[in-house]
Amino acid sequence: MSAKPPIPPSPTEDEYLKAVASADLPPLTAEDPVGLFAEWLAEAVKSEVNDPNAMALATVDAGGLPDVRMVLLKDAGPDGFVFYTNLGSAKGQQLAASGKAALLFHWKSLRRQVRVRGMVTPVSAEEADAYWATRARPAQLGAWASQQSQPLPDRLAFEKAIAAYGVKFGLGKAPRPPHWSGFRLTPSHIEFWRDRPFRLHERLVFDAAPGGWTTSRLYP
Ligand SMILES: Cc1cc2nc3c(=O)[nH]c(=O)nc-3n(C[C@H](O)[C@H](O)[C@H](O)COP(=O)(O)O)c2cc1C
Ligand SMILES: Cc1ncc(COP(=O)(O)O)c(C=O)c1O
Repeated sequence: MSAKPPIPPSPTEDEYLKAVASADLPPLTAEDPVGLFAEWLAEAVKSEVNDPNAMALATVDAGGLPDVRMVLLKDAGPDGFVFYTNLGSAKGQQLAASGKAALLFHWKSLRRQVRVRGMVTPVSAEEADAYWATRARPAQLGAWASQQSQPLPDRLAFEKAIAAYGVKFGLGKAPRPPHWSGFRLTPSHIEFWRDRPFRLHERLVFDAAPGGWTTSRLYP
């Protein structure tokens, strides 16, 4: 029999009461979700142990079954949230087919989450080239050799393929592979969530409206 996984219990009332003292914050308010996201990410950059720009990317497959995995946010602004991947991967195919996705940032050190939903479009070749050029050469060669999400018969075959691309491109720059680029999720809905004691959390929602955003609050 395998051991039971060590699931932590719900906090006790005493544990919550200790948190109440440090939870005396002004209510969460903002006019502009893009600015608030930038503020929260800046705080996460300081407090997270690694990858503060990591986010779960949710998609649906052809049968409507949800799928989810982590990716790194590489640009964010009024136009949306950008990430890069292999276009032939499971996520690449799902994004191309549905044009829809959701993102989730969870910053454990801050006890905050941000949820984003919207339509997804490919970034331009110029934008992808500019980001590609910032990646380390071994990571570039790996992207050439990786048939992401396809079965890998053996690790050695992958390493040989990476070495072969290294020889192919010599000392020059490795160009961006045709199967590697980025997507931009244009948000129609963004929710900021902040932890409060006893699970009485704050939720601030922004919905895209002509010329701006409408805001609302949700029960926790
Ligand atoms: C923190 C973290 C960041 C990641 N960032 C990316 C990324 O930016 N792009 C990417 O293609 N895969 C990234 N991955 C790997 C993906 O989670 C996933 O394993 C891979 O893209 C294949 O997903 P798919 O089969 O659903 O397409 C990351 C994984 C982790 C844990
Ligand atoms: C397979 C893969 N592609 C792309 C990325 C994006 O990050 P970077 O462009 O910094 O390598 C990651 C990050 O973990 C990754 O695992």
